[in-house]
Order: sequence, then structure tokens, then C-alpha cells
Amino acid sequence: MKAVHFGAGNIGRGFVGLLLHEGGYDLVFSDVAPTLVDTINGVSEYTVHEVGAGGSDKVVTGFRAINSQADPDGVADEIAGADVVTTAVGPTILPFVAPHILEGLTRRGADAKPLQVMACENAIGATDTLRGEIEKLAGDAWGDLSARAVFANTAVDRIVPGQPAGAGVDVTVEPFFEWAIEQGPFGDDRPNIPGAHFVDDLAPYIERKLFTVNTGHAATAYLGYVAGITRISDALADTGIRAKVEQALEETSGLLTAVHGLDAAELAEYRSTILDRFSNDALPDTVQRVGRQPLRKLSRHERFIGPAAGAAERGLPVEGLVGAIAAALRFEDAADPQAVELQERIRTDDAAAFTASVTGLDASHPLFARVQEAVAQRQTDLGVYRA
Ligand SMILES: NC(=O)C1=CN([C@@H]2O[C@H](COP(=O)(O)OP(=O)(O)OC[C@H]3O[C@@H](n4cnc5c(N)ncnc54)[C@H](O)[C@@H]3O)[C@@H](O)[C@H]2O)C=CC1
Ligand SMILES: O=P(O)(O)OC[C@H]1O[C@](O)(CO)[C@@H](O)[C@@H]1O
Repeated sequence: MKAVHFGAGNIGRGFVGLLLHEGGYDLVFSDVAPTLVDTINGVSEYTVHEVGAGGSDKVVTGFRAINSQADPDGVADEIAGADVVTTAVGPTILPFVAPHILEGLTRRGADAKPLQVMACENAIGATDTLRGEIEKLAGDAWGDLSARAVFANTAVDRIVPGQPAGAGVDVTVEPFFEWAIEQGPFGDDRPNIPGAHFVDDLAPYIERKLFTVNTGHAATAYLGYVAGITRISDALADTGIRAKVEQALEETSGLLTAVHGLDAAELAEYRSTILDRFSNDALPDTVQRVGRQPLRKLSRHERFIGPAAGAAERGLPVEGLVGAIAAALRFEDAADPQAVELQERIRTDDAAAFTASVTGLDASHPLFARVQEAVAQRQTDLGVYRA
């Protein structure tokens, strides 16, 4: 069996690739970083180092890498003969992966078993997004081609921080992982991924994960940044920051219970486990990585506005979430293009226009005024506020 995985980065090697390997798949990593592709092709095995309680080393073999920009033809042939395609490139990159999958489908025999496609991104419905991009490119040809693939959304959870220089292909990760995959699209023919669990309804899983793990992680990152702290574990060691993160997560849990009927006591346990994971000081993780791409993280269906809007619509508390959003408005990182753009726009747009364009909220939404107030406060602090 063969799997083509787009994005040979932290999650690609440290989580998705490892679990596909354990399922018996030969791995083809497709990436656009030439040095990474060459480094991967220079070794016959790599080790995933799980650091923290219960961690162990896992060795991955049976892989090769290909540069999709340098060899699109080769990538298409790999996909034509693959059983599975997965991605971990970042949600904004999926439109650049779509053409390769489409070309692979056109080369795939019409009588071949349908290709099983799963995007593994921190976004709701990422596989649906990827399929939409492929369908858009295919145009009228999609009528015939669509039968050659099945698409399943997933929720992936493992903290894989930036890797130290010189780490080579090896990856240091936390011991915890969870990979939930919607099973409906596969019928009786699921991909063979022993480390994953298959569910009928993914929504509670992806929303629980995105609005607890990612909301909590990003809140820690932005609050830690504002406090001048670099390591995530150090930020959570600050009792004031921890209390604010806990408040935000109690708010997202309140929404998850209201929307999905998730049990409050189980959610409290889940929050506690997650804060312990973030506090793993054997795993050096930074506010810059976890807070990267703040415009994405402040967008409408993402880890802050998504739950805060749902809570505000139901009259549930949002103080903690708005506080985390206010901290995100202060996040600066010259190496992060979205952080640079955020700081430019907050200095040029008026508060209402910024709020609408960044969060996607309508001015009449019950959350809009709260966020606009936080924006106006940031602009006042910067000396750029205009009534
Ligand atoms: N790092 C983590 O702990 C987790 C990350 N994720 C998600 O996984 C995705 C990737 O995250 P990381 O692995 O941390 O990022 P990363 O930056 O380590 O890896 C991304 C990889 O994608 C490659 N890439 C960029 N454009 C590409 C293209 N057009 N085709 C093929 N490869 C391309 C990059 O060269 C890089 O190697 C993101 O959506 C993230 O939200 C999800 C759960 C955990
Ligand atoms: O990968 P993103 O969406 O930029 O955000 C990083 C987040 O993803 C994770 O890697 C887990 O989903 C966390 O480490 C962190 O919350």
C-alpha cells in the first residue's frame, strides 16, 4: 500500500507519516522545500522522539520524498498509483496541493479503487475545502473524475513544536496524539490506520479539539507574548495567564455543551489534560509558533471568533475569549507575514472596518461591538485611534 503525504514538516513526519507507516503504507512525502526533500532522501529511517511521561522512540522506514514544484509529473504518477493522499501543509496552502491531486486522478485508471483523501489541518472541513479546490479546477471533467476519489474530513491533535537546528529528519513530539477521521465516505473500505479512530460525526471532535486545544494554545501564546514570555510552558506557569486561559476555555466548553451536548465534567477533564500537555517543559514550544498566522486564527470560523460568536449568540459569557482576542491584536513577529499585516491594518483601518474584515462578523452580530472595543483600545494604545 502507498500513501502520498503533502507537507513533510513537523506534523507530516511526526504524526501523520508515522501513523501511516504503522498502518503498513509506503510513504511518499511531497514538499516544496528542496533541502528538506534532499535530507529525507538522504536517510533510510528517521526517529520520532516522544518526550514527556510515557514517551518512547518510534522509527519510521519505507519512505521517500519528492519536490512537487520541481517534479509535478512525478507527483502525479505517485498519486495515480497511491491508495491514500494526506496533507499537513497549512489550510491556506490547500489550493496549491489541489492541482497535483487532480492530475493524479486523471492518470488513475477509472477502474482503480478510489483514492482515499484526508486533509490533516487545524481547520474545520479542511478536506471539503481541498475537494472544492480540486472540483473548481476540474470543471466539467469532475463528473467523471469524482468517482476516482473519496474525501474524508479529519481532526488531528499532537503538539509538534519547531525542531532544533541540526535535528535532520528526526522529530521531537509530545507523547499524546489523536487522529479522528469521519468514516462515512469510506463505507466498508476504511484506510488501514491503527492509530486513528473513525467516527460517524466528526463535528463534535473537530470543534472540541479546535475550540479547546487550539483556542487554549493560541490564547496562551498571545497572552504570553504580551507578558514578554517566549516559551509556552513558561506562560502557563504564570498564574495570571493560566487563569485567563482557563476562563476562555470554560467559555468554549460552555458552547460545546450547548451545541453538541458534550458532558461538562468530561470537558473539564479534557481541559485539564490539555493544560498539562501545554506545560510539558520537555517540549520547547514558543509563542511565535503557536501564535503564527494571527489573521487566520482571528478569522470567522477559527479558534476565537468561531466559539465566541456562538457563545454570544446564545447569551453565554465571552469575557475570556475577548481578552485573548485583545492579546492577539498585540502580537508582533517580523518573520510572520500575517502578524506584519495585522499590525499594519490595525494602524490604518478604522476599528469597525478592521473588525469586519478580520473577523468576518457582521456589524449587527452580538460579538461585533466587543471585538471592535478591543480593537479601538489597541488603536488608542498605539495612538492611532480615530473616533
Ligand atoms: N505542529 C503541530 O503541532 C500541529 C500542526 N497541525 C497542522 O498541520 C499543518 C502543518 O503544520 P506543521 O507541520 O506544524 O507545519 P510545518 O511548517 O512544520 O510543515 C508544513 C510543511 O508543508 C510544506 N509545504 C508548504 N507548501 C507546500 C506545498 N505547496 N506542497 C507541499 N508541501 C508544502 C512546508 O515546506 C513544510 O515542510 C497545519 O495546518 C497545522 O495547523 C495540526 C496539529 C498539530
Ligand atoms: O498549526 P497552527 O494552526 O498554526 O497552530 C498551532 C497549533 O496546532 C497544534 O499544533 C495542535 O493542533 C498546536 O501545537 C497549536 O495549537
